[in-house]
Amino acid sequence: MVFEESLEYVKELFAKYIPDKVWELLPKSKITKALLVGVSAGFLAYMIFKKRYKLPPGPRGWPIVGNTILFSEGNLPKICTDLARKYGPVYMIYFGRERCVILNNLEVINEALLKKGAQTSDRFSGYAMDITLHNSEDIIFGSYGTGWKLRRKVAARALRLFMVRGRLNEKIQLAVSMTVEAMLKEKEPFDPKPYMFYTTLNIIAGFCFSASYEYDDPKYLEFLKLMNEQASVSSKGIMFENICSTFARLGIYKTESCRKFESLVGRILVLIGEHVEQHRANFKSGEVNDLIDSLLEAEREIASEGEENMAYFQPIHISLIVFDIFLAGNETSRSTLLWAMMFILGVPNVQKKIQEEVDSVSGGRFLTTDDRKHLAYTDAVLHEVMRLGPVAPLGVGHRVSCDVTLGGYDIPKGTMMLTNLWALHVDPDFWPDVDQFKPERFLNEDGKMAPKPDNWLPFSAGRRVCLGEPLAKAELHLILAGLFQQLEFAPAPGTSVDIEPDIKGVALVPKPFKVVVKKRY
Ligand code: HEM
Repeated sequence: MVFEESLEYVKELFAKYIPDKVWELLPKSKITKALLVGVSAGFLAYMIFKKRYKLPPGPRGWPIVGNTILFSEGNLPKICTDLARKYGPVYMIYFGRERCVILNNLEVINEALLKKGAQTSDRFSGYAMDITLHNSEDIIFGSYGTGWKLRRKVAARALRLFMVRGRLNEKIQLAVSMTVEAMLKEKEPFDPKPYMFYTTLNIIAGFCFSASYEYDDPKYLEFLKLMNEQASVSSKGIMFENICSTFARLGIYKTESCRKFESLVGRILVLIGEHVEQHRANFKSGEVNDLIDSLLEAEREIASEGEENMAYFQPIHISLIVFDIFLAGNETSRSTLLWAMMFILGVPNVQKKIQEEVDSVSGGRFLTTDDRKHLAYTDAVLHEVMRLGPVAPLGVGHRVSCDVTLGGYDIPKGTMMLTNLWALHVDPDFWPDVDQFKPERFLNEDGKMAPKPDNWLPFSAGRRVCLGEPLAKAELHLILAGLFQQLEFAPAPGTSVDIEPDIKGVALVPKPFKVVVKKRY
């Protein structure tokens, strides 16, 4: 009786959609009838009432792998930019089952990062980061929430202190002097790449844990090896486990890249953990010499405020924050310096102009960050290097935390979001002579730095903007000014430096080149 009444009710509800004749076809058995009606009604209700998304267009994907093959080799930012020509500035692709929206012009990147930052600032972390970084509870890969906010605030405070209390100048001067000394020992043409890392390592290790290394120090050599291997793993493209983690989580299969990544990150964390323990053993409140001291001080403050925030700031988080700053601070800066070296030696007169400017300001003394405003040409060179030499051309993957519209399309909750910053930097409608290296484009008529062009966004923007932007700009500027103040660089005799980048895996890198140096005075 109850079933008959229910059936009548369902018939009435769907009368608009299902003609009477269809109901006559139902089997006689009550159980089969009930099952059939239940399942069909459920399906129909789903189809009628389900949320309809107006998803962005995009290339057709393959079953299981989606569009991953499209991105497995070649110049990733260029592939993304080419796709934007076909599908428009907002399009959707699939890495396996992972849905990803790619944003390709200033309007929509600003809409996402600035106007709708509250909805778009979560992170895409992935299996490899989750497994190595304590469920991605660091800053870079951390979910957008209370823990991330607290850790970012504490690290930002330490960075500010490092910059304003003058230690930055001291560390950069020391690092540049050590690099100059080591380079001058080279008797043959040499690859400048390891020296770029040597310089940034001595600054970032100085900031993180007050360490500095000689050029033949086994610790420096170990960090160099780890960083090179890490860069090589990252350049291989999208890690399988980050788009399909089932096999890895079940312990059935892991790719070579994933295993290598885990062991590299594990080793760097062990080295950092040793520094944290040494600092903890000698820590005196009020005596803050570096990032670890600053984090230990913050740990005490947070504990003294009560239990509320302590879960977000455990001892492991100290190591993870130091890991982030150490990795992001070295990898990005050393790569930018190598691009800079390539452009400065590959484009006529750039080195000469830097040296003339530096000589006119310094009079032979050590430069400091206060000199930056008087070294506008050098600053413009750095800006042009960062325009063309992409360190994070697609930013770092975000994830939208709730349904949001971008560029007029619906982006469902959970979608990964990439910002094609490189597309802004090579937009021919914005930059005249877009492919040419022209630092002057950043200067005004008086030869001073002009306001930042809207389409120049190497550090991204909004709530997840690069935490190290102020440090990176000041540090890289002073390193370049300091190196070219003291040394004359030239390509190895009989060679020239090719400024056409190389494609290594999916990363864009300078082609290998060798240099010779001599002391200027
Ligand atoms: C040339 C130098 C650098 C470039 C081009 C660069 C670029 C970027 C970009 C594009 C992001 C992602 C922003 C987003 O998600 O929208 C980022 C994040 C980050 N960067 Fe940098 N970076 C540089 C140097 C540094 C340095 C020197 C440090 C540290 C001292 C640093 C620390 C970080 C951190 C901690 C994040 C994560 C921020 C968050 O998720 O809240 N970066 N960087």
